[in-house]
Amino acid sequence: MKIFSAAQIREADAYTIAHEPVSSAMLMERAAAACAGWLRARFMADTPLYIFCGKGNNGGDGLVIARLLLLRGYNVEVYVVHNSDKTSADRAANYTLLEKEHPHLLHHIHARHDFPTLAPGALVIDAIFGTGLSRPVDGWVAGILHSISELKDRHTIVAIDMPSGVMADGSSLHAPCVHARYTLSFEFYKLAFLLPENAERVGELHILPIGLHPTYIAQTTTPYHIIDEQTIRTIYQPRKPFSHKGTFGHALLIAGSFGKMGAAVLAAKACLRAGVGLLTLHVPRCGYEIIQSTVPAAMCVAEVEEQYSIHFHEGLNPAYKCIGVGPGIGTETATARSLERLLEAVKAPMVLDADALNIIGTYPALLQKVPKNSLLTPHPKEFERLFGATSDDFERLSLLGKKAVELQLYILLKGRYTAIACPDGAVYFNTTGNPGMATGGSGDVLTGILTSLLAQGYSPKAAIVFGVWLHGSAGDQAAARLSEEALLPEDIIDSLGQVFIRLSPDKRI
Ligand SMILES: NC(=O)C1=CN([C@@H]2O[C@H](COP(=O)(O)OP(=O)(O)OC[C@H]3O[C@@H](n4cnc5c(N)ncnc54)[C@H](OP(=O)(O)O)[C@@H]3O)[C@@H](O)[C@H]2O)[C@@H](O)CC1
Ligand SMILES: Nc1ncnc2c1ncn2[C@@H]1O[C@H](COP(=O)(O)OP(=O)(O)O)[C@@H](O)[C@H]1O
Ligand SMILES: [K+]
Repeated sequence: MKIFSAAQIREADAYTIAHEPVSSAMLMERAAAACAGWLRARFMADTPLYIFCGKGNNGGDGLVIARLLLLRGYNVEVYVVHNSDKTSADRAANYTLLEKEHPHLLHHIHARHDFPTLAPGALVIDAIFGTGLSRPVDGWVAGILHSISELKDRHTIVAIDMPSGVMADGSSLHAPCVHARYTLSFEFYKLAFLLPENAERVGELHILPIGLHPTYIAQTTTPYHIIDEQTIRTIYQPRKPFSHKGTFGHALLIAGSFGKMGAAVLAAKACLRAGVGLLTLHVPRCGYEIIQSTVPAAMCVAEVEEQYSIHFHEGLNPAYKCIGVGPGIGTETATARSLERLLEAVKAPMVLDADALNIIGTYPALLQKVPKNSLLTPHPKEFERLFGATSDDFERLSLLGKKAVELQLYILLKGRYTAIACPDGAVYFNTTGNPGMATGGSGDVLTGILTSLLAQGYSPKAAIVFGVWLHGSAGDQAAARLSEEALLPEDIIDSLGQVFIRLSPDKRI
């Protein structure tokens, strides 16, 4: 699914009007009808409803929502926020319509002191600004956005298309914005919704289809995409009946150290459950019995060194199709030296995570030695150690994309919506996963999955897109069974099977 900029959304709008028997007024009616339907399904008609409308088309949506809900007997008051002397034609037409039928329900805000006192338990609709916001809001209008946000603990705030004040394609980190409980957005995710800095403003996001033209959507390019299950179904390769363990590759995982062998166990189990043919683990001496007894399907190479692995660059088996390195290996100088030798020796794409990334953060020259098309999986702190601090999430996203292209690596940035930047400039956002996965060890599971998929012959792009989606989907399956609170990384691994079964319905028993 593509993520479009505000300018592209305007084009999609215009294209739909030009190529379908639909006027801009009808499109506004459709958008508002989708919102009114959503609201009617959740809120009773006697809920006191306050709709705040701006002077552009977002305000027009608000006016149409008011008209549609009044028809259904809702208890509506409309407040027009006079942010501008200008107005859009469709908004003006809908204002006239409402004024004719319900003049007593229309109120006007020209200054902050015009803000009303709300009835208890009210529902507040924010239709002041949408994708047309061109600059941060200031003056008394900023005060109105602030007054709405102040209501959020006592009232339900629903934003139409965007929480007012949030810009679709740029940072509004320090700008006044509405903090909504729900955002009902039309047709597309906006980039701003996917970045942590807007989490508290967007609240629970619902994307409502309004039938924008499929040809425009298909023809228009954008670097930003949402990973959807339809795409995953085109990537997933079911096993063929005559396949054998050699078909699914031999992976090497370099993981664990004294006190952190759990990271190696989690990565290894995930690698096996994601379908690898053969797995070898390279661990320090202290990990030998642990691996042999907890992951019997894996082979184990143990070092003479008791606590840390420092010789993993030596005697590499040419049969390894993919090497994953990092979970729990520590950042000892000798480990860092071995990592450098490993990066010099390996030519195929690898998976680098956790301490492997922290070592590279300390010795940045190592970045140039990482084999092209490798997968790097930092969380935000590791990302900062690798590439430096940024002042907002848009700047960090742009740095992520720039580094992926410059270094010809796949780099992801973990989070609620993990972003995957590719060497060709594309960026994919994953929407699966849940806060139950915010437990140490979930990242080790991801490393195991990615190493497994690369070893099985998935291309680096397919492996990282599929792997991140799979990891989050397994987390969602596990949370449905166990709750988010009780979810452990092991449960993500145990749920991988259910996700594979979902992808191959013919294999259901
Ligand atoms: N295809 C779709 O998805 C469909 C989209 N639709 C809807 O259209 C919306 C986009 O409408 P839009 O383009 O009229 O812009 P909108 O968000 O109302 O803002 C414009 C207003 O904001 C003002 N303004 C701007 N910056 C400001 C500031 N910093 N501080 C103060 N004022 C500022 C600007 O004033 P001006 O700059 O002109 O003085 C003007 O008054 C979209 O979000 C969706 O809700 C549906 O109706 C149909 C299908
Ligand atoms: N709130 C959340 N929503 C979705 N996914 C999450 C959430 N919190 C964590 N995750 C996922 O869990 C994983 C945590 O990885 P990481 O921080 O590296 O953990 P660790 O290094 O402790 O194993 C990431 O893949 C991340 O995307
Ligand atoms: K809005």
